[in-house]
This record gives sequence, C-alpha cells and structure tokens, in this order.
Amino acid sequence: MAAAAPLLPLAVSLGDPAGVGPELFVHAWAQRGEAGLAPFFVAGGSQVLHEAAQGCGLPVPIIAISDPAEAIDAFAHGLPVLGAEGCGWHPGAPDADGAHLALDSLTRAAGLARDGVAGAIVTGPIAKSHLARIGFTQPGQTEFVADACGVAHSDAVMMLAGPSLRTVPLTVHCPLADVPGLISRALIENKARIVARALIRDFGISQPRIAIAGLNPHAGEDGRMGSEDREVIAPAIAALQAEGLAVTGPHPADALFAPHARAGFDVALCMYHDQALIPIKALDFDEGVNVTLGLPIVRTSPDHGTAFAIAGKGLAHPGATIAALRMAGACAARRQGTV
Ligand SMILES: NC(=O)C1=CN([C@@H]2O[C@H](COP(=O)(O)OP(=O)(O)OC[C@H]3O[C@@H](n4cnc5c(N)ncnc54)[C@H](O)[C@@H]3O)[C@@H](O)[C@H]2O)C=CC1
Ligand SMILES: NCC(=O)COP(=O)(O)O
Repeated sequence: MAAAAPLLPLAVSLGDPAGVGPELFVHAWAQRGEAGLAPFFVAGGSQVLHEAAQGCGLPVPIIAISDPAEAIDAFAHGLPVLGAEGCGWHPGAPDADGAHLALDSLTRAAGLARDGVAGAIVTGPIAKSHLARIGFTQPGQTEFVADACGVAHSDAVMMLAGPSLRTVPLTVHCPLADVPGLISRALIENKARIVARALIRDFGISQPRIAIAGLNPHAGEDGRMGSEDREVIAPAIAALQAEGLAVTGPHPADALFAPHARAGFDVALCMYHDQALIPIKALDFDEGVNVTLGLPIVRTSPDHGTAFAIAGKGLAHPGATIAALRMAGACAARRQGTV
C-alpha cells in the first residue's frame, strides 16, 4: 500500500504502559511496510517498549534518538524512541509510575507536534481516572492537546472515523443527565463549522455532507417526545444551511446508521457520547480512529481504551492503532502539501 508521506515524523505518546498501547505500537512498527505507515517515534518508554516487543515475540529493535528528525532514517531499522527510559512493562497492573510516564510522554509528544518538529501526534490510550490521581485535570486527551495548542476546549472537536462512517459527539465526557442542558444552538453551529472546515482541509472532502441527529426518540415527534429537537437543533440546522453548509436533520438517531442512511452523509453530528461511539464501535471497532478537529496540529488516537484486562496477553488487535497512525500520516501530508 502506498503511504502518504509527511515531511516530518509522527510523535506517538505511549499511553498507559500497563494498557495495550505499548504492544500495539510495537505491532504497528512491525507491520509498517504492509500498512503503509509514515515514520513515527515514541516519546519515552524505551524499556516498556523493549519488554513489550519481547513479550509479543516480535524482533523489534528499540532505537534511542535524541532529535525527532533522526526518526526518519532510524524507522527503517527499528522503533525510534525519544527521551527517557521510564519504568518496566507491567501489563494489566497500572500504577502511579506508569501514569507519570504516560503523562510525560503525552506532554512531550504534544509539545513536539505543536512546535512543528513532529508532523502530528498519535496518542496511546490512557485511563483518565488513573491519570487524574497524579494531577491530570482535563476530561481527556482531546482537551489536554487543545490546551497545549492554546485552543479553547469548545473548539477542539472529537470525531470518530472508520471505514463505515464518521461521527462527532457534540457533548463528550459528561453525565447523560447534563446533556439536554448543554445542547445549544451555539454549540451545534460552532462544532458543525469546525467539522466542515476540517473535512475540507484534512480529508479532502470539498462539500462535506453533515447529518445532525436528534436528541429525543423520533427526533422529538413534533414536540410530543421532547422539545430540544424542534426548539434548539432545528434552528441551528436552518442557520447552518443559510450559510451554505450541506447540513440535514434533525434525524431520528435510531435509523441514522443504517447502511442506506450512511450513504447520504460524510459525518453525523450526535448529541452525546454513546450516540456517536456505539455505531462506530459496533461497525468499525478494529479500525476506528479518534481524531481531534479544530487544532493547529493533527492529532489521532485508536478509538479504544487501555483494555487492562487483555494487556500483554496477545489478544489486543492492532488495527485501530495502525489506522490512527495511517490517518495521522495522511492528514499531516495533506497539510504539508506532500499529497
Ligand atoms: N483514547 C483513549 O485514551 C481512551 C481511553 N479510554 C480509557 O480506557 C479505560 C478503559 O475503558 P473501557 O471503557 O473499558 O474501554 P476499552 O476500549 O479499554 O475496552 C472495551 C472492550 O474492548 C476490548 N478492547 C479494547 N481494545 C482492544 C483491542 N485493541 N483489541 C481487542 N479488544 C480490545 C477490551 O478488552 C474490552 O473488552 C478507561 O479508563 C477509559 O478512560 C477509553 C476510550 C478511549
Ligand atoms: N470515549 C473516547 C475517549 O475516551 C477518548 O477521549 P480522549 O482522551 O481522546 O479525549
């Protein structure tokens, strides 16, 4: 498979070293040729990666580099790692040392992408609750990377993308009970505009077709099953249409992901986390990518989490990690004008 080639290597953050992240990045490097991956390096964690490669029975040399630029040549010979060794590999046993390594890796990888010495950041999965115990204050890595880039959280938009569809949760890591109060015209219109710009710039879709889901059953059934669809979502859609955006809805969410419906849009904007993530994980779990739109840098991640229960057991599928690396390379190449 021919790779889109950005000029700069991709910076990878390790994720929680007790999760599936380290073994998946090792597998991704081993499959770099057939998967068409652009050169990448991991920020820290060389001991974890070395032990993970051994644990997987993969001959993956770990190559210490002192500058991201060295990753381009080193990548052909081994998995380049920039910076500190960190702790050892203890799959399935998260602890504070591992959380510190994950946060340090994320901080450095984000900084390198922001400073223009890495072409993108690809984040390994973290457990938000474990990192919170050592001082991680953001709801997730999306907001962390937004902060690193000086972008308001409201302008950093999570999109899940797989071979079958793309979805955007308009509200993300919040209690379901808070969702109706958080849905506003301003939220829908702002995120729809960011999504449209990003699909044009990073994905080469010249006129993105955006379907917007309703909140309530049957998109409210003319107000009989909730008022938000009629009073908030529909006016936002009308305003976006008046700007010339190809927006439709509010669509009853239950039928929005049927095959014939999916053929009619490039992205679905959903009202809450599970409305967006359930269809992606049902259809595309092993190739699903979480990509942050609206940033000055490219950021992707596999769509799954740390999966502590299967870490180190040879059960974790590398497909989503490979897809995240491939998408980061393609978006970075598009931004750098090399495709
Ligand atoms: N991008 C990120 O950093 C994400 C982090 N998380 C974090 O991960 C932790 C665990 O969350 P869960 O809801 O349990 O989700 P999870 O994705 O870790 O696990 C859900 C299910 O999918 C399986 N699974 C996950 N990745 C897999 C892979 N590559 N191959 C095969 N099976 C796989 C797991 O074994 C489990 O059965 C939480 O602390 C959460 O905050 C969750 C989602 C994304
Ligand atoms: N459910 C998606 C998720 O948890 C990923 O969040 P983020 O860490 O990428 O912000």
